[in-house]
Amino acid sequence: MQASSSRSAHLSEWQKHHFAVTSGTCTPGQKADAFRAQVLRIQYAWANAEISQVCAAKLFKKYAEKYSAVIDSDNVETGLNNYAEDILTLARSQQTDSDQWRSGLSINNVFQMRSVQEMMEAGRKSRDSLLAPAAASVVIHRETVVSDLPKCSFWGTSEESDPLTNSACGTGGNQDIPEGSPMTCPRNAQPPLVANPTTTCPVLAPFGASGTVKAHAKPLFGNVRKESTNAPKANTGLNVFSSDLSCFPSGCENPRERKALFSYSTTDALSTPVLHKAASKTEDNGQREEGSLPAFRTAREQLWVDQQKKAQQPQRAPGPLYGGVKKSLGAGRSRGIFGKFVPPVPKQDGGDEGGGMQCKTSGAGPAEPARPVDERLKSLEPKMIELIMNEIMDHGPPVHWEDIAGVEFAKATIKEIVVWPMMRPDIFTGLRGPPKGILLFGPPGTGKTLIGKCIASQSGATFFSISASSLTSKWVGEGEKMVRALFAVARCQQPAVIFIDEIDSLLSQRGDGEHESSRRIKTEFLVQLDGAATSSEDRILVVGATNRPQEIDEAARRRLVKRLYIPLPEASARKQIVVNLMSREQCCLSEEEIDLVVGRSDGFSGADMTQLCREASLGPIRSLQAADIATITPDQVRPIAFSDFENAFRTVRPSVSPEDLQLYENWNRTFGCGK
Ligand SMILES: Nc1ncnc2c1ncn2[C@@H]1O[C@H](COP(=O)(O)OP(=O)(O)OP(=O)(O)O)[C@@H](O)[C@H]1O
Ligand SMILES: [Mg+2]
Repeated sequence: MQASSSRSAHLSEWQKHHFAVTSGTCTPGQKADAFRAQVLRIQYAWANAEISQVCAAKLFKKYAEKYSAVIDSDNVETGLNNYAEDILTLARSQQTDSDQWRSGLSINNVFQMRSVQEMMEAGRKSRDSLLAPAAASVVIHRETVVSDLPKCSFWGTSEESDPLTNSACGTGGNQDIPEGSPMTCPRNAQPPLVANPTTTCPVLAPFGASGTVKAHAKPLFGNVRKESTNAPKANTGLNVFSSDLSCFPSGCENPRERKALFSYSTTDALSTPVLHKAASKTEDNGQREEGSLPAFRTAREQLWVDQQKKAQQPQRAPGPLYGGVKKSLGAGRSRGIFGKFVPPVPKQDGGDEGGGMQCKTSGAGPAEPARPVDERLKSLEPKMIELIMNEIMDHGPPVHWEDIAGVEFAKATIKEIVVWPMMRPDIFTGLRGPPKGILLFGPPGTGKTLIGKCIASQSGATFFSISASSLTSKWVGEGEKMVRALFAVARCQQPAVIFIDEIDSLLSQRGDGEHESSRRIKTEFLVQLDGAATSSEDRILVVGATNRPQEIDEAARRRLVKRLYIPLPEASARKQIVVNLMSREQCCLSEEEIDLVVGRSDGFSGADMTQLCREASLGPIRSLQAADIATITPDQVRPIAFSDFENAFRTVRPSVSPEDLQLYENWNRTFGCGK
């Protein structure tokens, strides 16, 4: 009986309003108010489990559209010409274009309306009668099926458990909303003030949620705020009414947009499973988790949210970290100045003592979080550090000592200076401490850079390879800072080897014509080299390579204490190069023929020998008919013969002149450290 009295209160209220609106006697303002009131009632009814979600969605859509049509229409007879710009305008119930019209409806006065009071009273009675005495907390049954239109399920249960479904909505449970009928399935009202957010009570699980929840209701549409913030709890008691704007998605700037939004938010949003979660996901203190809210967002809002999320995401993973350990600036293959960022801090969990790393492996996973920047690097520009860390020397096959033909003395010395001290720093102390600077000098193409690569592969130290010319030309005006940054990063990555190819262009003699910036770079370099040399803890080795040693400034020369001559390869070295290279090809050279080749190549550099072998290897191809090249298989190409070398000698000549050679010999005698 009480349920039916509640229903009748609803029905009479809805019908009265429907009549008032459709009677034609209402002003546009009254109509807008009436529709607005309907929207609020729908929310109220849904939130109190009086109507099913589908029913609520349908009704909400209908009345929201009607409301929009009235306030947006520019027909003075029927509309208010009130194109609301955004949700705030609606919330304030103000016109955008004109301040003439202001809705008299607010949450407060809706509840103060006598008819609403009656409904609430009826609902309270009905509710009291339906609640079992012990039902302070009940498990809500899962709604079986959310069927199409308006299924008037009550308490969110299946129809069998719905005490009113059959009587109110017909036995079928599904019933179309007749056009013009304001509310098909009114349910007994629940007074909003009864709700106590902290009291668990049986609630509607309109989306099929199962469980005990403490929040009575949630906004049907639109944004949801945390209850604790600005929600006028005292007025309403239900967060569904915490804001009278919650029923309207924001950002609707014209009726068409509104319609689209409403149609989305009512049909799709209501049926989305996300809402199911959100309906039951309420924190113990009655506040909703923001992340669980199914709030509607405009595209602009969504974009903003996405951007915020992106900004919070951890930065993209650095590339190989502390691994590979070969880093070059300019000398190696460039990977672009803004390539992978590798934080310049030593690995904390491995490696050796003192922050250095004896053998650094590519240990960092792609999702490794940013590491704290070393104190010593804080004064440096991050861009510079990034550059230094990212320009990694080529990942080509490692170079072994055996790959370098000849230069036995230089190799032995380098092993002594670089490799062993790295292996046994405890033995190489005091006077035995390794020098901090080495200069490899000699004619072009004799393997100086090759030795640098070999040090990189074999020493196990962090290897920075920088072309001096890139310091002076590539980073104009920045070279000085770059030198400072390079040494700072190397200090953080000890033991480290800084290989500076073409060091003459960095440390050339100071002269009148010298550019100011190169002078500053050189000065900075010398300062850094001094620092590395004087600090006994620093395990930084600078290896310079040049084919113009005579141009090196005397101050720099002094600091590069070990000056090793890399001469033209001797006969045995030349033979080794030929044998090495020919062993990878099909070749039919006899021992004698190889010796003949070696004999005839006196004065050739290692690079010249390589070029000679390349030329000779093309001999068998050149002997083919042009037509055969398209069809011949690799096995059918004849082996490289002595005649091919003879032909190659006609085009490949030594690149180093005897006069130049004499200069190197002289310089070596004067400044070199060889025997
Ligand atoms: N001692 C050597 N053993 C084997 N190959 C060598 C040797 N010297 C030079 N080469 C060959 O010559 C090529 C060029 O050598 P590299 O670049 O090391 O010369 P460089 O001394 O650095 O010359 P530059 O002074 O012009 O820079 C190497 O890639 C290698 O193929
Ligand atoms: Mg070189």
